[in-house]
Amino acid sequence: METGASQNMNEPVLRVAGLGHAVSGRRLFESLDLDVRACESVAITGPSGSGKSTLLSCVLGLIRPDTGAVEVAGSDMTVLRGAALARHRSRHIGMVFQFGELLPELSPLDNVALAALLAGVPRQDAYRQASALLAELDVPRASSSEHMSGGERQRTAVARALINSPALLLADEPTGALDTETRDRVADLLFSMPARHQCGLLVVTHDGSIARRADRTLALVGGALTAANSSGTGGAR
Ligand SMILES: Nc1ncnc2c1ncn2[C@@H]1O[C@H](COP(=O)(O)OP(=O)(O)OP(=O)(O)O)[C@@H](O)[C@H]1O
Repeated sequence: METGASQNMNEPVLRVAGLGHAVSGRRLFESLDLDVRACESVAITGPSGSGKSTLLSCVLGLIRPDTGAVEVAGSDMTVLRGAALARHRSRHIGMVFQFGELLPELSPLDNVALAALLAGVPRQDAYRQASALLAELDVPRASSSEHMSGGERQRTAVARALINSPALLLADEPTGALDTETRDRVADLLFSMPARHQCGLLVVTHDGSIARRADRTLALVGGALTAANSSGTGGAR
């Protein structure tokens, strides 16, 4: 599998520069900067409504910010349009949501392979890669995803997010719906991914025990990111 992040390990896989954005007349971001490198994990915490999910939407290119640049794997998501934007997103970004958000009528294998098929991977390769990832992430075989446990769903969602070897893995409250034991297992897995798959990981979470696992923890307060832990490397870069 080609690894998107391996092209130049010194360049950030995500570079947000001078981001400014207002929603309903309220300024959410003011000259916000953030770099995430390959093999690095960054957690973002912050009060409810501070704009964490909106920031992820800007990174995904789903929201076009008022000002600033959002480079993912070298291309500015604020400049790309239409099919080119969708292609860049599907090739270079994997996303894990709070509840897994799988298609329940499909098997875990189909859910994961589908993401590769949609990115244009030939069927046999898509299923071979999906099967290998699900085995790596210890997801049991099942004919549908409907009755899987929360942890199994999230591990499947992580596999789906990784299937196209993204440069950048995003997760929005990935353990928010899990009990403590399952949360810890999913978090162990998620935070092992940057080293195992040479991607950058950006996690939004309210859970301090999850945030502390990241190489750097940043707080989004008043429209800017600041280092939120003593082991942080001093800000968003
Ligand atoms: N499409 C929209 N229209 C109007 N307001 C919006 C829209 N999207 C987000 N907002 C507002 O922007 C602010 C930031 O929302 P966002 O979901 O990014 O916050 P958050 O930090 O992720 O919050 P939480 O931790 O509660 O999930 C909130 O006040 C929200 O109501």
